[in-house]
Amino acid sequence: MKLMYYFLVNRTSGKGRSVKVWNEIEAILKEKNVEYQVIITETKDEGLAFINNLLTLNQDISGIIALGGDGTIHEIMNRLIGTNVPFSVIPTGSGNDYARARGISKDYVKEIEKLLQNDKKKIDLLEIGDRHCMTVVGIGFDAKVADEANKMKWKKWFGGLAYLMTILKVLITYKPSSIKLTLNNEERVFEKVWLIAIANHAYYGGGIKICPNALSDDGKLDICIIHSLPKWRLLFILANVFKGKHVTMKGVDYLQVESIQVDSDDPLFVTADGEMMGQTPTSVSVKKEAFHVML
Ligand SMILES: Nc1ncnc2c1ncn2[C@@H]1O[C@H](COP(=O)(O)OP(=O)(O)OP(=O)(O)O)[C@@H](O)[C@H]1O
Repeated sequence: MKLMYYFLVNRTSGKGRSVKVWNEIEAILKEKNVEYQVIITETKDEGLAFINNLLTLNQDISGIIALGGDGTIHEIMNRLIGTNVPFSVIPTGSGNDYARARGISKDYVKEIEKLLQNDKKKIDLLEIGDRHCMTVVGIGFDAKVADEANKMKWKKWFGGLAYLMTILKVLITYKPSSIKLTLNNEERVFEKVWLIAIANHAYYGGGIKICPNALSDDGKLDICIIHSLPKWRLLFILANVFKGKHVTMKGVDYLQVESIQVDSDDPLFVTADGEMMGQTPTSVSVKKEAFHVML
């Protein structure tokens, strides 16, 4: 069968880097006589329309490859779930946590070589309401930080550092809350909870290794709960979280389950793949081998 690749380039991700990278990739594809089509999008609706069209035409699709960040991937994945179309990304966003966890580098020459070998596998996803998430669902302090960081005009210019600066800003006013978790079928109450991260891959927030043991092919959700700590100790934990060294520290619970329901007295922000999903109550479960990815 002839291979045919479809590239979706999000012009808005990573300070416009995606279009520059695309130009280089296009030259490589031409040199190698690879069959491809490309769309450069300004909005997520344009991207979705492109994919809808491909799926309706029932094309032979060897792979859809995004040039963008986690927000772009989130949209494409939510459209491709339920199909057997393989997906991959050349990371050109500001956070790129999905690519980081899957070992996809910014060396696009090397990554294109790998993609053209056409190896695939199925991975798990997180199911949250009627959406799906590839990386991490964040609830509480971290979601508030993501919300603030997304509003910041300067986010794109600081990359991962934008989250760090926003963390300090949110820390000044944020109040931890009491939360009831239903873990599989077991109820547990946690007091003074700062955040709950529910992970399919290890990273969020531009390189924060919140759930270092998360694997997207183990049929499990990895859950990190940070609670019952004064602010200064939270800062200490956050200083260790980039290397994933926080999990054994006091005030951190790390669990693995298949499903979780989160109820809180006050509504808390919820994000998935860094995109705002709404507020608690919320439930998340693992959807095993639900998504086809290129290796
Ligand atoms: N196909 C698309 N074209 C244009 N914009 C899109 C598309 N898909 C999603 N978006 C929106 O573009 C925004 C930015 O994209 P994305 O998140 O990929 O880049 P980023 O913010 O630079 O990277 P990251 O999320 O890794 O930090 C997202 O909030 C998303 O909603």
